Amino acid sequence: LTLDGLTLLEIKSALNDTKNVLSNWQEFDETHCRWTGISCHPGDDQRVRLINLPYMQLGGILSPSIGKLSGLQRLALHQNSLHGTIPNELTNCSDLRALYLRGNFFEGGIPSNIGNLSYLNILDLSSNLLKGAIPSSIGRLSQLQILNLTTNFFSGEIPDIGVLSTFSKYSFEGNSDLCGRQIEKPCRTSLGFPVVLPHAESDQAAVPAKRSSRYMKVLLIYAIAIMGIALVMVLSFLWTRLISKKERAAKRYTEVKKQVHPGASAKLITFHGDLPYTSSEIIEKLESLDEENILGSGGYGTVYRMEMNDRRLFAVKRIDRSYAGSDQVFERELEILGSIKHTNLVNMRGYCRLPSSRFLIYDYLVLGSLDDVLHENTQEILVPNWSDRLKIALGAARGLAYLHHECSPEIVHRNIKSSNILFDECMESHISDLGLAKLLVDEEAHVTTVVAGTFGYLAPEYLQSGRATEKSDVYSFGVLLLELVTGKRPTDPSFVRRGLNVVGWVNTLLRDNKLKDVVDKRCRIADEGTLEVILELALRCTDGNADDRPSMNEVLQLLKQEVMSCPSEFYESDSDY
Ligand SMILES: Nc1ncnc2c1ncn2[C@@H]1O[C@H](COP(=O)(O)OP(=O)(O)OP(=O)(O)O)[C@@H](O)[C@H]1O
Repeated sequence: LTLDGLTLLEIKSALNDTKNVLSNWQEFDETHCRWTGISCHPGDDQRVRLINLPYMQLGGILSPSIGKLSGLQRLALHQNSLHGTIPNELTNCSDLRALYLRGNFFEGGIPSNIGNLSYLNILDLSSNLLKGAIPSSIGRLSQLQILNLTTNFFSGEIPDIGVLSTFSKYSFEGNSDLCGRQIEKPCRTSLGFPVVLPHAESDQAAVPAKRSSRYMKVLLIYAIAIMGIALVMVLSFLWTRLISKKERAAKRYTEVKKQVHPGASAKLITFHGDLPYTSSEIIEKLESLDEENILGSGGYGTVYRMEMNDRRLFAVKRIDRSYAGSDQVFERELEILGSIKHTNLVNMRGYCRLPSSRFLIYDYLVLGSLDDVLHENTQEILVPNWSDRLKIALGAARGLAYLHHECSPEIVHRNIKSSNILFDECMESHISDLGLAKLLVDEEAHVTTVVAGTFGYLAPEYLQSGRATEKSDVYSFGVLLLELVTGKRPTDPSFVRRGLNVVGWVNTLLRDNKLKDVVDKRCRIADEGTLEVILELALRCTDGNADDRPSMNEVLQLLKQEVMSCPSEFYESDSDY
C-alpha cells in the first residue's frame, strides 16, 4: 500500500463501520483505489482524489490523519453519524474543492484556518451540532459558490467580509444566535439594542451627556413601540393562521367548481378555478378535437392538443379505459388528484364527462417528454448535456418525493418512466399521469394484470405480487437515472438480447471496471466523481431488496448535493437547499 492507502486505513480505524461497508478496505490489498467510496487521480501514484461515503451509517470520528491526503478534492461523508470535532488538520488538504459533512453530529467549531482551502467550491456543514463564531477566514475562500451552515448552533455576528458578504440568509438559517447583515438581523449591544441604528452617525457628533440621555429615551420609546407592533403582528398572524386553517379544511373541495352543461348530460369539474373559460367554450373545444390535434396515445387513451380562443394551450387526455366504480367515486378521486399542486408535477386543470367520452385537461408542456429528448432526438445539439441530465433527475425526484412524503395519504405513482417526464419551456421536469395507474385499473381483474406501469421500469416484487409501494416507485426512478446516464431505454435490444435488463447490464460493466462504457457517448461527463455518485445512487434505488432502497427524500437530498456540486448555469435556480 502507498502512503495514501495506509492513511485510509488510519481513517477507517477511527470510524465505527456498523454496516461493514468498508469491508474491502484491507491492508493486504495492493491498491486502495478500488475500495468502496474511493477514487484516485489518474496516473501511477495512486493519490486519493475522492472519498464518497454518504448515507453509510458510519459512526466514530473523522481522524486527523485526513490531513495527510494532500490530493483530496472531494470529501463527502454526509448523512452519517460521525461525532467529535472537525479536525484542524483537514485544512492541510489544500486541494479540497467540495466538503460535505452535512447531517452528522459534529461538535465544536469550524477550524479557524479553513480559509487556507483556497480552491473550496462547496462547504456544506449543515445539520450538525457545531457552535461558536463563524470564522472570518471563510471570507477568503474566493472560489466558494455554495455555503450551507444551516441548522447548527453558531452564534455571534456573521463576518461581512470577502465572499461571506455574498451569501444570503439561506446559508445560515436555523442558527438562532447568529446576527448580521446577511440574515437581516442586527446585532445587539449588551443592553439589548441594535448596534447600528438609524441616525447613529449624527449622534456621535452630539454633546455627549445630555444627548445620550435623550438618546436613551428615544431608544426606549422605539423599543417599546417596536415590541408593541411586534406583539400585534404576532397575534394577528396567529389569528389569520387559525382562521385560514379552518377555512382551508372546510374549503378543501369547495374550490372545485362543478358545472352541468345546460341541455346535455355533460359535467365539468375545474380544480382551484384553474380553467378561466365558460363551460360552453370548454365543451365546444373538447367536442371539436380531431385527429389533427393528436399528440400521441398511451395506455389510458389518446392525448390531444387543445387551443382556446385566447390561444392558450392545454393537453387533453381522452380516457379509453373503463373504470369499475361509479362516476361519483371516480370523480371524488379525481378531485383529490386535482388538488395536488407542485412545480414538478403536471398540473391537472379539469375533468369533463360528455355522453361520448371522458376527458382530463392538463397544462400543455411544450418541450415534450424525456423519452422524446433522449431517444427520438435526431439533432445532436438538442441532446441534454450532463448538467441538464442532473437537473432533469432533480426535478423528477422533487415531484416524486412530494407525492411520497408531502401528500397525505401518500401517493404511489406506479408508472414512473421517461415518457411520463415532460418538460416546460425552461426544460424543468414535470411528472405526468399521477394517480391514473391506480384509478384506471380494472378492479375485478386478476392480480397479474393489475400491474400498471411499463416493462423495464417495474420493480421485481411489484411484478410478482402486483402490490405497488413507494419503494417500487424508487426502483422505477433508479431505472430512469440509469436511462439518463446511459442514454439507453431500459429494454434496449443490445442487452435484452443477452438476457439482461439495464440494471443487470450496468452492474456487469461496473464489475468489469468499464465505467466509461456505461455512459451515453453523446454526453461529455465533466466530473467523474458526480458520475460515480449518481451510478451508485441508481444502483441503490434498483436494489433487488426493496427495504435496502433509499426513500425518495434521501434520493432528493443526494441529488441536490450533486447538482450543486456540478458547475453549471443552474446553480442560481436551485437555491432551496
Ligand atoms: N401535458 C402534456 N403536454 C404535452 N404533451 C403531452 C402531455 N401529456 C401527454 N403528452 C404527450 O402525449 C403523448 C401520449 O401520452 P400518454 O401519457 O398518454 O402516453 P405514454 O406516457 O406514452 O404512456 P402511458 O399511458 O403508459 O403513460 C406523449 O407523447 C406525451 O409526450
